[in-house]
Amino acid sequence: MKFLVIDHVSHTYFTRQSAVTALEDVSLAIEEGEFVSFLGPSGCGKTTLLSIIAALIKPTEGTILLEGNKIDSMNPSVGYMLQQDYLFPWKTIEENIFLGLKIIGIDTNEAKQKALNLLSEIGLKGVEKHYPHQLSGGMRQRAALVRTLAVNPKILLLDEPFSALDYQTKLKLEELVWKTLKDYNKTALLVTHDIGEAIVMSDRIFLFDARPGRIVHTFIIPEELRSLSPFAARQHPRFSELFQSIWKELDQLEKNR
Ligand SMILES: Nc1ncnc2c1ncn2[C@@H]1O[C@H](COP(=O)(O)OP(=O)(O)OP(=O)(O)O)[C@@H](O)[C@H]1O
Repeated sequence: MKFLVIDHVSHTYFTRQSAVTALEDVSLAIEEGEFVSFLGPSGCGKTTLLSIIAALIKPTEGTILLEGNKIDSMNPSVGYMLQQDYLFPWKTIEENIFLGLKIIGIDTNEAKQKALNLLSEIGLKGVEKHYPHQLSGGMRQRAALVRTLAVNPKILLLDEPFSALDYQTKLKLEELVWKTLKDYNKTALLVTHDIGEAIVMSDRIFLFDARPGRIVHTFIIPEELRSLSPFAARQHPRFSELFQSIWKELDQLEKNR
């Protein structure tokens, strides 16, 4: 059985004036532990698809199955991490993280200790009692990652989580997130505009076209890149080959609009 199945999903937004088909007949299946990315021109429905998987919106057509069960309401099995960290500014880092545990009713001492251990593993030991404004953007995103992972989701949805960071912090965080998700064998879906990031983080990349949003190509990342950490993968000759072919296809999609 496939871990996550997106089965003939279409979505149309109806407004007073118009109807916008954001997604048309999108189907794909993801294995447990796989890391996939969604790339495509602006408006191709990437965020809409993540919102459907998170059950924030209901698709006009189609279904999402996680381990064979239909996802149709918000569910702690699905963790969501966004461009902004959405930490509560009036709560400390550990209070923010524990709140997530409390909401789903698993704020046991054991779960709290695990979360604190994870915070320390990703280099945030000592900031437990700090408030978000006392941390850098990269540190806040790391805290947001811990909050997302603390509830032990089966799948993580990452919607441009590094795009608001400076380049160096972004590269470091890619490395850290990649390693943490591998260590915890988490399944992840990443939405990004960054071709390089998609190549070095993923096992597969789904390229979308817009109006309506649909998958036009699936790139399977070669094993020699997948076995390397993101930073090392960027130095590999296959990286630039793949970058160029994806770049050309994306450029063509933009020109055809
Ligand atoms: N709430 C909404 N009401 C009406 N139309 C919407 C709504 N949300 C998104 N859309 C439209 O649906 C289409 C897909 O939007 P979506 O945000 O999913 O694309 P995206 O690929 O994530 O875009 P970007 O890369 O710019 O973030 C766009 O044409 C957008 O204008």
